[in-house]
Amino acid sequence: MTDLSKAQPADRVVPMVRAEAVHKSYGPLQVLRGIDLEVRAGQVFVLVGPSGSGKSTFLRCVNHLEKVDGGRLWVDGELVGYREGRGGRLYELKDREVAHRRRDIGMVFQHFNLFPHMTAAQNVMEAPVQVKGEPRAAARERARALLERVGLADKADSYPAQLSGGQQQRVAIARALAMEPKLMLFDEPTSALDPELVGDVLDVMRGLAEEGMTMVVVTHEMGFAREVGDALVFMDGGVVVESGHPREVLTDPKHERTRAFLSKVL
Ligand SMILES: Nc1ncnc2c1ncn2[C@@H]1O[C@H](COP(=O)(O)OP(=O)(O)OP(=O)(O)O)[C@@H](O)[C@H]1O
Repeated sequence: MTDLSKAQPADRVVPMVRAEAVHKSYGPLQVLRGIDLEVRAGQVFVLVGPSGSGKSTFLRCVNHLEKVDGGRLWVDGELVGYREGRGGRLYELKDREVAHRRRDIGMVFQHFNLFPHMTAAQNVMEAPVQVKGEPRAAARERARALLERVGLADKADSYPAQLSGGQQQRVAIARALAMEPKLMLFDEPTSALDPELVGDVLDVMRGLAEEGMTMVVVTHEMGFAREVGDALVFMDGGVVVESGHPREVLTDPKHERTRAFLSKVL
């Protein structure tokens, strides 16, 4: 029998991410307290908010690094977590399904997380070889093409320690792209970079957006949000306070909390 509680509304295109009243706690700390949002395919979806508002936690739930403990979360049309009513049974994907579904999601972290003992090309080809079983020669060729795409054709044989932060972050983006993801998640990808290195990383992200990649981006780069974003959500205290087109929210915020936050970052 069909379990209607798991069904998404059938009357429109399935969104890439759909959250309905998503909750997540770490012990007594309630971090997500009812997140509702929808990311459509091809959108650049920007998440902003003060430190501790739950932005990273939400990304980690979408990427199956954390499990939601209330509400319902769908990723690419699949229900990945929900609880049946208050205090009810928790539904979650099995570990094997999680591993499979994580292949379709690329994640770029603030601190790059490259393997230090591998060259740029080896970092990029690692997952296709190890996870997908791609032949090494083909993976190496693709890694070089991806490094060229992020402007690092001449750095394929360099180790992370020989690269600037901005270059390392572009390797990290190439590495995520190597798995041919349907969705890319960026968690403050430029926050750890010297200001003069931020532009190159944002240019790569802008290129991906132009190619139609679906992206959820946690960032404090409001210029990028305004110029490239299709939708923006302001989160505070584990809830969505305000959402809309970036130009609207950034120019004419409706809520006092949004105004207070933007006055600090704009
Ligand atoms: N694994 C964890 N265990 C316990 N508490 C956690 C864990 N991860 C995050 N937290 C806490 O959850 C809250 C929200 O963290 P989160 O990283 O999601 O916020 P954020 O909005 O991304 O903040 P920032 O901009 O500083 O990264 C914080 O109070 C944080 O200390």
